[in-house]
Amino acid sequence: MIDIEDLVVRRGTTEVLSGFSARVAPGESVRVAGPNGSGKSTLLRVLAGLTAPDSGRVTIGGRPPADPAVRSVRGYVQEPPPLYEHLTTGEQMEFTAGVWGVRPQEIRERADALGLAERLDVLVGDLSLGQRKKLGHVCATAHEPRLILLDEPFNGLDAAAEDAVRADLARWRSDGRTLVIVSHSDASVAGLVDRTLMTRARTETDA
Ligand SMILES: Nc1ncnc2c1ncn2[C@@H]1O[C@H](COP(=O)(O)OP(=O)(O)OP(=O)(O)O)[C@@H](O)[C@H]1O
Repeated sequence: MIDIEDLVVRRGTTEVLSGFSARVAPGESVRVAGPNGSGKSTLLRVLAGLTAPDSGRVTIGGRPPADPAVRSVRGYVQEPPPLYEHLTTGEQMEFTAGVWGVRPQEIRERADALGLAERLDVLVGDLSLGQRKKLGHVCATAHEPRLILLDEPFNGLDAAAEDAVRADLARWRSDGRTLVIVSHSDASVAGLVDRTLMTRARTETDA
């Protein structure tokens, strides 16, 4: 599903990823771990088609990540979640449902499971950080894509919401979806991943 060969990404004068290579098979679930600043989120942005590699080869199902054909098969649970501040929570769900061609009710049901039922009329800009995280999670995965990229999916969630997100991940995994999960916490993803890909801290000798 995912092929990464000798990926190099520079940010300013820093080489954040220096020759990162990995393969993820269809239906595999992998954790991405590594020190702060070692390029985990950057790697997800490359897979999401939002950051272009400086060199190397990255494909998803044989296509470049930015290929429009990849969009419908990929979901990206971003940190922080990209949401429309000036919409209400319910309107944000309806907007997302329209984009992906799913019924708003399907998004609302998943949001209810995360404890957002009481927040439908509240502006997204007035949600707490944890509530925004929950809304971002359901909106980014509304189309139940074959490949789901998640950046710290449990950060800032209460225990009940963490359980609900874990249940989503377990369901997607048993459905044979491919998961790439950036997570600092080994315990949070226990039983949900097949293996861990490590990003590497840069040292002075890399400079
Ligand atoms: N747009 C940008 N401009 C300049 N530097 C950037 C940019 N985005 C990321 N970086 C730098 O790239 C490096 C890697 O960042 P990234 O967020 O990918 O790391 P990470 O492994 O996800 O970190 P963390 O564990 O802290 O979330 C950091 O040093 C960061 O400051």
